[in-house]
Amino acid sequence: MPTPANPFKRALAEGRPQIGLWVGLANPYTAEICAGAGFDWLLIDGEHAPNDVPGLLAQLQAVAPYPSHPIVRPVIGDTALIKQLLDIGAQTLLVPMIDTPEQAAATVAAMHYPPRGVRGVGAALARASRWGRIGDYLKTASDELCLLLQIETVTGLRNLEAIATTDGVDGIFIGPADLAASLGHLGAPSHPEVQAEIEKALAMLKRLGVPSGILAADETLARKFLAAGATFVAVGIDTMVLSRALSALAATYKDVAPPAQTDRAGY
Ligand SMILES: O=C(O)C(=O)C[C@H](O)[C@@H](O)CO
Repeated sequence: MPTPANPFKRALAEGRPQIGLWVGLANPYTAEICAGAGFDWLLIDGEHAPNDVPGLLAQLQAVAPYPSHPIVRPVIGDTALIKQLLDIGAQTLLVPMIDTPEQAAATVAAMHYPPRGVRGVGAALARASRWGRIGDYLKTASDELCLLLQIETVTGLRNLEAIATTDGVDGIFIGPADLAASLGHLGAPSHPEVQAEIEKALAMLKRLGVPSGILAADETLARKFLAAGATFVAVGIDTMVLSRALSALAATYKDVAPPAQTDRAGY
């Protein structure tokens, strides 16, 4: 049995746009519903959604039969947590709040076994190696791992080139909501200053040849970011789709307020 291929990593390397969905309902049942929708990737969120490692495992197992590639986001780029996520079989990680090239290098090290990195060896216990059934997992795992880092603060923007060109970084995700907050525009990712910084960052990443990604639940913005060179773009969030649709349905029959118009550039 070979190490599973990572089609998402190949698509990034080949510059093929990848349309994704943020998955935050934190259960395998709705994760599988999302996996059948036709997105190229699903972001299974362990930062803001109430997910723990067993819950993330169940969602990875639920979406495994579908073409949508699961990307797991840890709450932080902790070496031990990254080890656990790779061992349960995540092949692509999106690590939030990266501000410096030193953080980027440490996160790369957490992804790989020695001598390249510091990932602890426990393949016999790991779904990733299919509990030892993938005989050469220790040798081949790295080739199919994909590391995406989030730039979402003023400091991160300042260090963008150094972070993006760190060996072992496969892509950069711009976090519009946290970037807006860091720029002093909390809750307003559509603010012109935030949008200008996002556009500058996407332009730099395009010039560097580093795949970029972002989240935009607004179609006009999502298409603008794709046109600006973003490769992996999340175009919605399962929790928001559900909450807004249910509120709108209730408002159709009951005298209740329709869903609030939130800023759909990010959250
Ligand atoms: O800062 C951001 O924007 C992100 O990192 C995405 C957020 O976590 C959130 O928008 C997902 O709901």
